[in-house]
Amino acid sequence: MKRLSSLNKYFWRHKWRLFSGILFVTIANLFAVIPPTVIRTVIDAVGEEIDVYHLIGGGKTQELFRNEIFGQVFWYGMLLLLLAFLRGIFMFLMRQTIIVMSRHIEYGQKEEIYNHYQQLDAQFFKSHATGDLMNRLSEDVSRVRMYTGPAIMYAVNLVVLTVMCVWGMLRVNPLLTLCVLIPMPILGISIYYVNRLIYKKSEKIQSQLSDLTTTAQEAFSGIRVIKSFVQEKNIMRFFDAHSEAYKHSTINLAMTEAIYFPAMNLFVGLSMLSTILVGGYFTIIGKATAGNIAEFVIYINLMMFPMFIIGMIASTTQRAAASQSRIDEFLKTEPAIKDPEHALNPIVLGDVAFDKVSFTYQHTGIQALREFSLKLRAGEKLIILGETGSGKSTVGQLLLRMYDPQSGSVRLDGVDLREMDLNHLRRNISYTPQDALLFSDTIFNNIRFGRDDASEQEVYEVARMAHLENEISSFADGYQTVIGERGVMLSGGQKQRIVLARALLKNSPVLLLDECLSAVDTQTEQIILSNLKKYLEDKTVLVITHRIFTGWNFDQIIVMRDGQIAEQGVHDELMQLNGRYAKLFRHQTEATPA
Ligand SMILES: Nc1ncnc2c1ncn2[C@@H]1O[C@H](COP(=O)(O)OP(=O)(O)OP(=O)(O)O)[C@@H](O)[C@H]1O
Repeated sequence: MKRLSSLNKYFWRHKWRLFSGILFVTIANLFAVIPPTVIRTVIDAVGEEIDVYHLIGGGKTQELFRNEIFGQVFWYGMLLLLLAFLRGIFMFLMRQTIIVMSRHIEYGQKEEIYNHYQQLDAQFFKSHATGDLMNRLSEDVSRVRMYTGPAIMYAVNLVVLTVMCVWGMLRVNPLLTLCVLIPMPILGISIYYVNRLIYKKSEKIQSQLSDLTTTAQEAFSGIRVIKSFVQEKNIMRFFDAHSEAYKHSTINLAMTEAIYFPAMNLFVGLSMLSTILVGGYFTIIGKATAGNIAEFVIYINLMMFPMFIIGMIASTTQRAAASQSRIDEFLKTEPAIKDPEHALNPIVLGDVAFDKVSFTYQHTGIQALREFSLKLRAGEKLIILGETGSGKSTVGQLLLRMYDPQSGSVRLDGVDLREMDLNHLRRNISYTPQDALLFSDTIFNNIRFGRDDASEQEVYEVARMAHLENEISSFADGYQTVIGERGVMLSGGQKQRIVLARALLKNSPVLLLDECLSAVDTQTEQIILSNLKKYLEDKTVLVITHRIFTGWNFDQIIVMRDGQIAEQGVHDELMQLNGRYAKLFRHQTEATPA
């Protein structure tokens, strides 16, 4: 199938596993089709010898003959046991090669997808839902694995076993073979369609179950909102509706299966019956033996299992093809932000310049910056103020090259960011994002995320600067306290300070602080700002905030409005201008004297 052709590179990579898997399937099946001939031989031989046994009519000779028959049956039995044992060994090897291959492919695919995720730009993540991205990595890859593993294994098994059984039967009696095989295609086709129906119903159930889980999950995480708005009954009704639909579908599926499995058994029984009837007739007219009937019954039995899974193979392949197309489509997405061909890696001192930068978020069409210009020399401190949505954070996003401007340029030490190595650029900027994101890990590791080769002492030092020491030591496990779902829940201000400590640890020449202390009380803020003064002396600092940091002298102050600079200067100039900054400053200092 063309849609699955992109898996060829993986099959090629694991070709030895695949080829040996096919070989093991063939050998395992060989040991499955030999027993019917052994059984035929033993039945026919014993049948003949029993006739002779009765003719002998008693005495020592008859006893010896009886022992010989028992001996024969015993050794044939041993042979059957040996064949079953050998078949088991090769079935084990077949699984160990093909299923293991599918696990390796699954791992390779996950790695490829995850790697690609990491290359993609912020725009991509904004325009795709997280659930959708997770599905590619988990559900789609699992569906493809069901094809590369079980579906391929059973398909090879089906072909090899059918060919061997039919060949085995034809060798014995072509006419009898034809008679017993006539119902097989009808059986195969009906199994295929019923299985497809079952799969469709199962798919529907799966999606209903996922709806049900999402509803429950949202209700649990939003339980405080639900309770405070007294919406329990409404949410219950909503949950009930999903639950009812799910129940209805599962009952419906149970009904289909309840009819399907007995019907299949009946069909198998009828096939056996027809084999015995037709075989019996052939035996009576001397064209077959009793052993042949037993042999054919076993062949038919052997062919039933692969027949039963024709539908499963078909639907697994179809689902895998759909999933693989989704994966391919995603892997073809080129990152909008990538390294230039000859990327520069200059030593960064910290001169930042925005030159007539205009920027519009493509997927919403919102213009966030209009001809925005700024010049900041290494070591200077800048504060960007402005009403919400005025474009402050966008300035930071462009400096980190999360997006490229549509016009104008952003430069670091005179080098256009588009010419710079992306990792090098980001390594030289310490950033605290507005939404303080922490990982479900210890406080220590969350801070050390900023620089993984930092020593313990360095971690403690940045925690001290972020005024975290006391709180951390009040936790029973101190720095080893686990944050997250099952760990300690932190306050907004504590989270922000851990994120700040992480950025300080990175120790880059440029520091970009986006609302890094908005959830911290003014007294703690003052302590942190005074702790940082020395540390930040030679660093370029851009502070994006709604609240003026009154303890610091900024080299430049910018007030933004509608993507443009509304006011710009130093404190005294802006106080004289008596505009928005002056108003904000007065309002803040009157409320909280500095
Ligand atoms: N990822 C995004 N995708 C689309 N539009 C965005 C995105 N981020 C911001 N915007 C829009 O761009 C404009 C500027 O947003 P920005 O976040 O830069 O403002 P801000 O001044 O930092 O606001 P706040 O003080 O609330 O953080 C806003 O109108 C916002 O809706």
